[in-house]
Amino acid sequence: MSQSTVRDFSERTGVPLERLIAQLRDAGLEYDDPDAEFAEADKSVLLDHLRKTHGRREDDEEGGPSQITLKRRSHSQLRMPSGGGAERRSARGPRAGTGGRTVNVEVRKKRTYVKRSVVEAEAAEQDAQVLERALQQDVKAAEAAQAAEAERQREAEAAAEAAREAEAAAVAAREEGESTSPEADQEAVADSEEPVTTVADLEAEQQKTDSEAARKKEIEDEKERKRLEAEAKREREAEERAARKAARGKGKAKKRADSATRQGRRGAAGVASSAIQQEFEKPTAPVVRDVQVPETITVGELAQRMSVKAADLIKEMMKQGVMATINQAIDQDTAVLLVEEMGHRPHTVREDDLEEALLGQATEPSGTEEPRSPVVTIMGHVDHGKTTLLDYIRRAKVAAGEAGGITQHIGAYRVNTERGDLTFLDTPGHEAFTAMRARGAQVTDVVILVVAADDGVMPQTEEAVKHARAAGVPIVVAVNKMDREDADPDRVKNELAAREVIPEEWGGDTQFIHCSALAGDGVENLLEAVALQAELLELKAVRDCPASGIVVESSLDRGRGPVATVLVQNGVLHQGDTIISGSEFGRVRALLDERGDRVQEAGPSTPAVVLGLSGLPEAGDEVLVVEDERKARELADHRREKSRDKRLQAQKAAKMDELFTQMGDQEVMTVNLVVKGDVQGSVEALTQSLTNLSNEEVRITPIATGVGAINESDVNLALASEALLIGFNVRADAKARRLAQETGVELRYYSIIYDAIDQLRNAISGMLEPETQEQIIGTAEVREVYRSSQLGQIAGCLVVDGVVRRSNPIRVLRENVVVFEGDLESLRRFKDDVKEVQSGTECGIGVRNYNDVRAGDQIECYERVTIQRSL
Ligand SMILES: Nc1nc2c(ncn2[C@@H]2O[C@H](COP(=O)(O)OP(=O)(O)OP(=O)(O)O)[C@@H](O)[C@H]2O)c(=O)[nH]1
Repeated sequence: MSQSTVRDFSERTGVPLERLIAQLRDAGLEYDDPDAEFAEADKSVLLDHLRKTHGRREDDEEGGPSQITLKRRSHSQLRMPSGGGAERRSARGPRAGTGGRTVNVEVRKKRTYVKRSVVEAEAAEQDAQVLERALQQDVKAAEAAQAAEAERQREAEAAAEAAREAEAAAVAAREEGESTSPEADQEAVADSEEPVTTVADLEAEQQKTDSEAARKKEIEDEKERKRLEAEAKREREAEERAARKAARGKGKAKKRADSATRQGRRGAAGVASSAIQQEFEKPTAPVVRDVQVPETITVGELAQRMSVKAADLIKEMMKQGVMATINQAIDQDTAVLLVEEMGHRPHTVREDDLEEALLGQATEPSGTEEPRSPVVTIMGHVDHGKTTLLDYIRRAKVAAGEAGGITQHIGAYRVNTERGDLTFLDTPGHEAFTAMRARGAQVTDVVILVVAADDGVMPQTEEAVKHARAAGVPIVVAVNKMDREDADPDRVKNELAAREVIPEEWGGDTQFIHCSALAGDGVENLLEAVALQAELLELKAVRDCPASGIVVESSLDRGRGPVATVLVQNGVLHQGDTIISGSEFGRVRALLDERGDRVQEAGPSTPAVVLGLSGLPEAGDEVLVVEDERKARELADHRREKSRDKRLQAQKAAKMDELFTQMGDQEVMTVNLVVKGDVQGSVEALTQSLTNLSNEEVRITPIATGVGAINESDVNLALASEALLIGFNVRADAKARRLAQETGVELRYYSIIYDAIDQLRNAISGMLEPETQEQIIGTAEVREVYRSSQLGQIAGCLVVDGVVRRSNPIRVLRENVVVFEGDLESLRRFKDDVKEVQSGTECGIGVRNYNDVRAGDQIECYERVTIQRSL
């Protein structure tokens, strides 16, 4: 038997070192140093000790039962609906005995309680048993080794004896003389070979020892398996104890115990998994993770990043009052809160950083800055002369070609003046274009605020001031229509000054230029003022960098595909460049200037029409030239996904919002819309304006919007959602027209935005509940009160105001407080019943069911009128 230390023995048997040393101590052996040699004799001593204690413990256990099993039964009844209509009825309200079916339910529970001392002792017992077995084997092996050694010695002695005898015989033979034959020699040799045979025996002996070792290994493997089984059993019992304590035999705890039992039952097959379980150490401190939180993230993705179950995260969200599903996208703020709440460290990631990483190039321009020309937006109220002014400036007929004389979409034009180039964004005046105008102001350096001198400050003028202020853009006021007789520039100044747009001559910082867009008077001064204002701003752009800009407008052209008007802000955009805009990308197939002429490049502050994008970007989207088309595609995909997430998030929010509103008010009516238009901006503006008509009673919901002619699928969509189909500057194709006629879908065409708004407003007004108002038609003062046996109480009155009619309801007022409300019984004038009595006339009034009219009271006669409300 090989020499081993106490530690080796502990590792080999799997019995914890401390327990082994304790057992040794109990057996009267002192082994404080675990690396001391574990003598064979001591093993025998320990084995004897364990045998004794084992017997004693068994004796102890005989004292009483080690476990008790309790069984419990409970009975209950379940009432089931019988099905069909009866099922629905009974589901609404419990109605005893209405055709339901009763099911008896019996629940049987069985619990086994194990004596605590037994459980605890069992663990020590297990170890003792393992030790006992190991020691037995060691002692046996040591005995076997001793026996083998003795045998070997005996055989070696016998062989030596035989050799000695053979030697003696040979010597005797040689002494006997020549009669020695070769056979005898051989025999002698053969005899002398006997020790060789002994070596072979030794080899066999060696083989025997080897097989013994293999057997021993087998035994050890078996021992290891049993040890693991014992561990699993111990663990299972510990879990069962915990389960009993914590969950009182219910739910999850039971499941865990069950699964532990299963594991235990798995036996040999379960050994590996049990071993894995054993090796797992429960972390002593919570694991705090660094979690990257992008601008939007789905619940599932966030849970994954925190390494928690999605269900747990959803639970946490519910606690915070946020209801969400696993695929729902949540915003960054909510995600950060949740990450913190769950004990991790959130790190917000800017979308730009992600994009830069995806693109492999900076999205912000960097390089030497050069002066650039200003971008000017003309703003103002409807019909104050914006288009006429721009028209005059670029000497082209923009106003004439437009339906209704209103500019319908943002156009961008570059104008050469004596004071250098100016880029004009032509923003429309109607309030419908608020959103676009807000965007216009974002890319704008200077705002020309057109105010008609004969009309003064109007709602859209005020709005324009707000937008310019919000964007931090300086204003130059064009006091227009100065050629008109009723022009009153001072009124404009006063009204604007009241809105904190103070003229320079009054000590402010805003230039007011008098002009007439129609005649062209003062326009030069206006341009000069704009150029001056721009100079003060010291506008700069980087030229030597990948081009970037903003989409001003986009539309779908039948022949040319998606067309986008882009205002270049930095760098130089070339034909052939690969660009990305929003979730669209592509190669610039052609670049056109504002006159429709092809150009090769467009530098900072230059508007250009771009052909070649994969789809329609939205007005206000950024455009960026990228070096690698593959990366552009990847980024476009990423953005599409993000915008989908955002849309879903918005939809979810809207749905919830709608749900709550509907819960609060069942009377809400919904008008669904499908809006198609010629350009993206108009569709957006029209949809927004129409949606803004919603109120508490009528909700306007755009189901779908898009650019292009109305097709069959639009009609189908409108049909399915009972929507009104609106075509703005577009018409339905033949198939769609036929389908709309067949299905009765309401199809309306508009080319002027406010026509669409007015019509819808009227339609909604029709949907509003009419309002009932009361109007007082006459008042009579009670002078004296008489009693008549025939008519009861009669009040002698003078009609002081209006007219008192017999058929109308009345109120009796005493010191201006209503004391009675009802009808007239009689209205008399000189004993004649009359229908009405005019002001200034005396009359006798009998009030039905009221006998307490007093002198000095007032009788008020009124009528109820129903008024149709409008928006
Ligand atoms: N007398 C006079 N009329 C003008 C002047 N400027 C514009 N108008 C007239 O005012 C009307 C409206 O002018 P537009 O240029 O279409 O006004 P707008 O602000 O562009 O209007 P929207 O496109 O609807 O926002 C037109 O009939 C013009 O002829 C001006 O200086 N003097």
